[in-house]
Amino acid sequence: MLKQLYLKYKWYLLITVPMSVLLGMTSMMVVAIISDAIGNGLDDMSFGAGWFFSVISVLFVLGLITELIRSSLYAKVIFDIQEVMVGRVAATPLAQLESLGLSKVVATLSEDIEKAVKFFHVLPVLFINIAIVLCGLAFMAYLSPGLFAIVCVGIVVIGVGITLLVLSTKQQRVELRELIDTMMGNYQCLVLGAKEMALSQNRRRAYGQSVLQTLAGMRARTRNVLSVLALMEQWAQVALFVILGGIVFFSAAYFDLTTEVVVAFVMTMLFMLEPIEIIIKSADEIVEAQVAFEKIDKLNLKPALNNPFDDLADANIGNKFAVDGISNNLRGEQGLVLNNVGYTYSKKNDSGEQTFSLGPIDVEFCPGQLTYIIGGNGSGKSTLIKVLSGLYPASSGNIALGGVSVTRDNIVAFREHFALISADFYLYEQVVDAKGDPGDIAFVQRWLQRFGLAPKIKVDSESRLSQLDLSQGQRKRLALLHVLCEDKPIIVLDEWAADQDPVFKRVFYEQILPELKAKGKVLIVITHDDNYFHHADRILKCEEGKIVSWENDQADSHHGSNGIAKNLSPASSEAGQAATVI
Ligand SMILES: Nc1ncnc2c1ncn2[C@@H]1O[C@H](COP(=O)(O)OP(=O)(O)OP(=O)(O)O)[C@@H](O)[C@H]1O
Repeated sequence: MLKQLYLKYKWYLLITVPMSVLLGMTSMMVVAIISDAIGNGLDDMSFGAGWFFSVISVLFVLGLITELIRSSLYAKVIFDIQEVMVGRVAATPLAQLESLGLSKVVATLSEDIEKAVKFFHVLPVLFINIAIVLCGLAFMAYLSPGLFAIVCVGIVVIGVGITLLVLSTKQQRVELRELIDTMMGNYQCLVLGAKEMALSQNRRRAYGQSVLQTLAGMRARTRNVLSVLALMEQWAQVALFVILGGIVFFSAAYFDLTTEVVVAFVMTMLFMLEPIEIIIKSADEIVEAQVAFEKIDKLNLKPALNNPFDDLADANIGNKFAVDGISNNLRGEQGLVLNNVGYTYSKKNDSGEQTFSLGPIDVEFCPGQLTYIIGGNGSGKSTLIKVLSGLYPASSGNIALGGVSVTRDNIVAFREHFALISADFYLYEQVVDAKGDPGDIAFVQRWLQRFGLAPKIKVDSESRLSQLDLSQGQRKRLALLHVLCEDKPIIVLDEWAADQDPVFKRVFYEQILPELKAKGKVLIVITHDDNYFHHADRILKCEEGKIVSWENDQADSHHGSNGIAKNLSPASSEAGQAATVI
């Protein structure tokens, strides 16, 4: 990213180099004129006054131009870097984001970006002040090459000392940065775990201990870094005064210099004190920015696409799935086919083994078919639906839709065919239709009515819902409203009905799902509601990441021909429904 930003703004940075040299030279001219005027006697104060004020004016103009370039660069970079980072997070696969965790991503988006941007703010300042110091040294070389050589040695020693001290803080900064991630996790826990903590003082104490431990670690490292910086600043300052004292008290004895030359040396040295101090501070900020850039790199986010917020607009992404026409049903007879599909989480346990593997899975989902996926906790149901919908890229096998195989090039268009309500769904305020336009208000109101939410929630002219602070069951109804309005051909619901009351559960299984089925949707529903199993056309059971045969007394006579899934014919489904009603 640093390279990308550098290439984009290299002219801004490069122009500050000649500007810095000009500024440095002009500043030195001011010192030279003053020391010359003093050397020529203070009786005639008019000496060089014209020159002095002309040079000051040039200094003002140059300084202003440089500052304007610097602030303009900073204003551009600070927002560009955020755009790049948001684009990179958006381009990073879901599985990678999940394994990084929210706290790490948020810490990088807030903490690292701010520090990384400083690099571009500090770099021009560093150039300018290095230029001033170099011009000061050049002026010293002109005044007395011998004394200049000694001052140079002193400044090199100071420079090496500063560099070593500043670099010695890097490890502490890296550790501090890791603790910031932990602290972000603590903040997350503070808000999301507020209920549990309010009900348990033990939990609250344990949380407090963990926070205090993290803060103690942060405090210790911050103190160490600041101590080294204080040592560095003090040492540099004293070393500079030692050089200054050496010039004043010993130079005349060893170098046969006139008072004017010594005065000019001292003035130049005094003039260089502030730039040197700024260089020291910049070195500190550059190391901090380096740690931030390294942390950003460590997340290994994918490079942002050309159009980070519209993957389909990216020229590299083939559009074999005709996304424009997906609004209602899948074309042709072939549905969603999984052939020998497998997926393995990259996370490993303590003994170095993979935590969970799905597959191989062979199954087909057809338009107008209602499939239930059942299975115990941790059996792989949610993983399966993430793989079949393209959210996790299959590690092996082939997925095809309407006869077209899913590849890296067309996976974005493939995913557009799915509407999913997962266990940890995010509820958006605006309801949109198949084209991404605000949903039809009459449609939204009709469904709010049907979901029993009409009195509570209003819809504005842009189809925005007036409130989302609702019970979990009500929020899920709103999520379903989004899915219905989007009108995608494949609908995947992960234990949607688990939070619904018995009355609405019945509405869902006996009215809404059949309506969607009649519209020709591919319906994939994860459920544990065995009271409604007879409504399914087919039931797939997950066990340890595989689809296994499903046995149930109630429907033993309906075994699927492949022995894997049970296919319930419409007739048997109706019979089952009747039995449930009775
Ligand atoms: N983000 C993840 N990283 C690594 N492993 C994971 C991750 N999510 C799930 N797993 C592993 O995959 C297994 C299956 O999880 P999955 O969520 O698919 O189960 P499930 O059948 O949906 O369970 P439940 O009924 O409890 O929702 C888990 O036992 C876990 O070991």
